[in-house]
Amino acid sequence: MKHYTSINDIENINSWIDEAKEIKANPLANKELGKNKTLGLLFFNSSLRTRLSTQKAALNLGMDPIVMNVSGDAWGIEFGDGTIMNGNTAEHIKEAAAVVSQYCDIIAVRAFPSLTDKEKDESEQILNSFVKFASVPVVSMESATGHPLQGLTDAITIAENSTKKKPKVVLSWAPHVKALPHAVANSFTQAMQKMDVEFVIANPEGYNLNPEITKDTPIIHNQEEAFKDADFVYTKNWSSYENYGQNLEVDANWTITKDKIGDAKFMHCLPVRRNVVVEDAVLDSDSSLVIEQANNRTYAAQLVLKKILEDL
Ligand SMILES: NCCC[C@H](NC(=O)CCC(=O)O)C(=O)O
Ligand SMILES: NC(=O)OP(=O)(O)O
Repeated sequence: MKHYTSINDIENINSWIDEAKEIKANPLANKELGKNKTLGLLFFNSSLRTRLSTQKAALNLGMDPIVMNVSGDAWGIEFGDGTIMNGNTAEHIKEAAAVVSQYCDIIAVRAFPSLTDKEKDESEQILNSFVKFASVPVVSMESATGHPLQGLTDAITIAENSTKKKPKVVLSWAPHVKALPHAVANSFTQAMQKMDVEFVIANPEGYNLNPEITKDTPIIHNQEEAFKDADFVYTKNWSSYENYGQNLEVDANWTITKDKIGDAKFMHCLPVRRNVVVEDAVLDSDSSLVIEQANNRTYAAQLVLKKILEDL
């Protein structure tokens, strides 16, 4: 594999899940594969899990990770083509990506959307510019429209915790104080569409995700109806896609409670706002898989890095 920027880069999710389980059972088995190879992690936004689990994955493979917070610490990067750079940006992505490629064998990038300009966000300017101007493979650590390391993690976690051949999985919108990206929900949706699960999305009117992502996945505007017989309830807030980046008024209460989910397993990518997105009683119960998901981030990242290293 050259780059990992989307769930679409997974050619066979079931074989990837099997391989991730093998890595989890024996994480240091490929300690020689990444020897003398450098992974550069570039963060345009905050992170706890991705920052640490991706470094941990690199270390497990014998790689040397180096990390940079781009926003604030690096020179402001210009992405425009042909721009007269007489403003605040000091260097162009053409040089920046080429220079980082001199130091790194793989570059991982986190770059969230603006949530103000749909067309610009969907162009994935930052991630795609790295793909275009870097001379080494690029991994998304959450971009404007996707979080494929998280989606892969979630697929692994569901496979590990499923007691049925075809479990029912619900992706449910939940409230938040801020306007958040669609990336996690998009990648989770794409991952579930590749798996043998009964998958439905529950969200209020006005919060339908990009139809090019949801395709024929059923979208239900009644949370109670969607949760019926659910085995997994994956929760995430996202801002409106139709009224791009807006937080709309919502009639019903969409916070996840123990009463609502019953015996279903609870999943969330974290960080999560307690008692806004989900009540304490769920997060603090045995039904919550959130810490196991965070653990699996390491093995998902390790699988992706392994596949790239094997093809270097
Ligand atoms: N990487 C996991 C989620 C990242 C981001 N969440 C956030 O920005 C939460 C911020 C807050 O709760 O203030 C998102 O939704 O895409
Ligand atoms: N789930 C996740 O990506 O967490 P971070 O934003 O902390 O990396």
